[in-house]
Amino acid sequence: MSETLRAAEIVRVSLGARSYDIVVGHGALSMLGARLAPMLKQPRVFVLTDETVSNLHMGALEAVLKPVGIRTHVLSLVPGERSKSFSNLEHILDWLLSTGADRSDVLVAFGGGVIGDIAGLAASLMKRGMGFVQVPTTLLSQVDSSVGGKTAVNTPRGKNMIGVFYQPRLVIADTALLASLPARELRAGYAEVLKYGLINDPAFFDWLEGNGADVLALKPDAIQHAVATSCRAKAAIVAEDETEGGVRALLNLGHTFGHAVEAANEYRPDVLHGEAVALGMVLAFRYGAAEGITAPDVAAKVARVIGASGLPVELAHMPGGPYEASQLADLMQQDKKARGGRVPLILARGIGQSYIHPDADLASVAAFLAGELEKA
Ligand SMILES: NC(=O)c1ccc[n+]([C@@H]2O[C@H](COP(=O)([O-])OP(=O)(O)OC[C@H]3O[C@@H](n4cnc5c(N)ncnc54)[C@H](O)[C@@H]3O)[C@@H](O)[C@H]2O)c1
Ligand SMILES: O=C(O)C(=O)C[C@@H](O)[C@H](O)[C@H](O)COP(=O)(O)O
Ligand SMILES: [Zn+2]
Repeated sequence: MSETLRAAEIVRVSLGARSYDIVVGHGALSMLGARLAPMLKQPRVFVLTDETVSNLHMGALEAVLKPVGIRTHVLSLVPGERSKSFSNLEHILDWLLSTGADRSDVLVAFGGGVIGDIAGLAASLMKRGMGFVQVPTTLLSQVDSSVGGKTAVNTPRGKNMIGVFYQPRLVIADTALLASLPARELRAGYAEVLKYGLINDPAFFDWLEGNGADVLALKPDAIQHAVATSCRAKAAIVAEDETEGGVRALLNLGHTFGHAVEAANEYRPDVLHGEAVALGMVLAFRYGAAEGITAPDVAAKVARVIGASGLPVELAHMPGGPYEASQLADLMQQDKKARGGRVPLILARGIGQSYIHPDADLASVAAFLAGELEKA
């Protein structure tokens, strides 16, 4: 990894007293020590990571903290979605208590979205709130999960069902860390990048259609543009609606379908979150077409572009299947956006024209899913 910082971009998340910076750049990790030091009362941080990230990158993290005299206490979890559990939450809190962390300490999430989501929840609960900093190491976590303060653990009854909004004080997104990420994980993160184009930025979607291969090849200019543009898009929505009373629900495009698949598959690693979201976005556009909301050729184009990057676009071929339409529809009803038994779905009138459809008819969704499952 290059030690030099290459044209870092700072994206501000404007939330009044809880505002913070996202530092995006190749080598941005080198800025962590200087940014952390003023936050600390004692020269130490607590680091939650997973075993893979620890083996690959803990040396680099410690190397940037040592020169400014910051010591680390490290806890590594088993990698993967199943670690985002109640039992691990208890384990993390017990570790923080047993190592004497107090409210003035900072918990650094060093890993992907699994680590970031559970670390944020632990930080919010620890003595009713300790400091929290995100150092995301996957594409998905750099463009999405490290920003905006959604924290959670999963339960068998649904994805991210237990959590709070708790903002980090800083996000350092070092794109150099992505060099060690497996191609499948890069693609999964790329699904959430495509999401921003589909929500409200058709020019970005067009750019991704032409430059997606360069993003996935981690060409420096392309990856930086993709990460920074995604962070700016998310920061703007979060600043407008921190706790998902309205417009933030757009960030859930593809997720009501996708989360149902993840839960039905019991969070097994053969379906990654980004893969479920990729499929979910295609299903949202196709369902829109079935309901006369989305032009069929637009839905077909979305499936073609998503599929061209190697992401799944067919429920019938999804690992972990065969899925049942009624089970998926039941899981969709558990969605956190549901109010009084009504489930909003994020649908789209076109590329970059997503909107909150307030009251989806789950019987018609189940019939639509049954049709998707019958495809050869
Ligand atoms: N809070 C939010 O707003 C938000 C947004 C999107 C997704 N999420 C959540 O994020 C999670 C998915 O995040 P993810 O895709 O980052 O998964 P992840 O955290 O499981 O990481 C994916 C895999 O990549 C490995 N890895 C991480 N960094 C690496 C690196 N630099 N080099 C090599 N391997 C590396 C990990 O060990 C893991 O095996 C899901 O739980 C999802 O619900 C949350
Ligand atoms: O930040 C948000 O808001 C999002 O919806 C981002 C999603 O990509 C992310 O997967 C989020 O965790 C889903 O939220 P949930 O509330 O449906 O669990
Ligand atoms: Zn997501």
